[in-house]
Amino acid sequence: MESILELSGVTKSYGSKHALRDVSFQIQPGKIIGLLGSNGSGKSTLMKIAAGLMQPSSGQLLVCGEPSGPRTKAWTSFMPDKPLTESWMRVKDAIGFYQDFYSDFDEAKANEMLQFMNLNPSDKISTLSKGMNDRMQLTLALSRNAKLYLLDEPIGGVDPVAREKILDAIVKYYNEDSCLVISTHLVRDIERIFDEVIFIKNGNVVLQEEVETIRFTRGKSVDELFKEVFAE
Ligand SMILES: Nc1ncnc2c1ncn2[C@@H]1O[C@H](COP(=O)(O)OP(=O)(O)OP(=O)(O)O)[C@@H](O)[C@H]1O
Repeated sequence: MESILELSGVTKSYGSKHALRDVSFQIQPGKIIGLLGSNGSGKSTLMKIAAGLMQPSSGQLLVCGEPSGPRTKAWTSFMPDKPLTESWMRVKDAIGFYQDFYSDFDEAKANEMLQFMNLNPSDKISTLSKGMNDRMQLTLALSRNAKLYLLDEPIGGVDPVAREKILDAIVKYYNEDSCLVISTHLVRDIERIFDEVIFIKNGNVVLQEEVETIRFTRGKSVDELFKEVFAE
């Protein structure tokens, strides 16, 4: 089966600072992947490179077998850790903006998600709380029929009760032929939806494993393993 995302020897430096070191992995369709690491481990850098928004210093990136470029960007739906929408917009303007911009945008799915997320189309984005803004950005990202979804810290601002609802939305609305990568350090709250996890530490991938293997072979939760690997 062709990988949805393949990185080979990807390195990224900011001046003398190495944010990613020789990162290689492949991910297959139909999976929800947790990209897990502590603060400053390189998650956002990796997500931006996978989204085609930043060039690696060296190494190669393939999306559905093709090198990063306009076609692979069109297949990729990215939710960055900072909103892409403009503050003057209302929720409905943001939906219209995405609809104009992305040919794979599914308006019916967006309207269903807005209701599920309790978002009002006439609300101004600048008046939304951090958690409601996260719901808005997630609605925009998941309403595209993409091959690769990249969600950078999608529930950082969402309160613990609403988190469950958002996780249900992610599982319900993502397209199962695609692959979804979620970067986070909120491991315990999200691990139930992961099929596989990648641990990134100081810019190095230190583990890629099926969650079932972690639970049944190692006899641990992902959170327990994460705490062991990332103990300071
Ligand atoms: N524009 C930049 N210039 C210089 N250094 C940077 C820049 N962006 C990130 N870094 C450094 O690269 C490393 C990786 O940062 P990155 O933001 O990718 O980590 P992260 O895992 O997403 O962190 P967090 O969980 O805190 O958001 C960090 O040491 C960070 O300080």
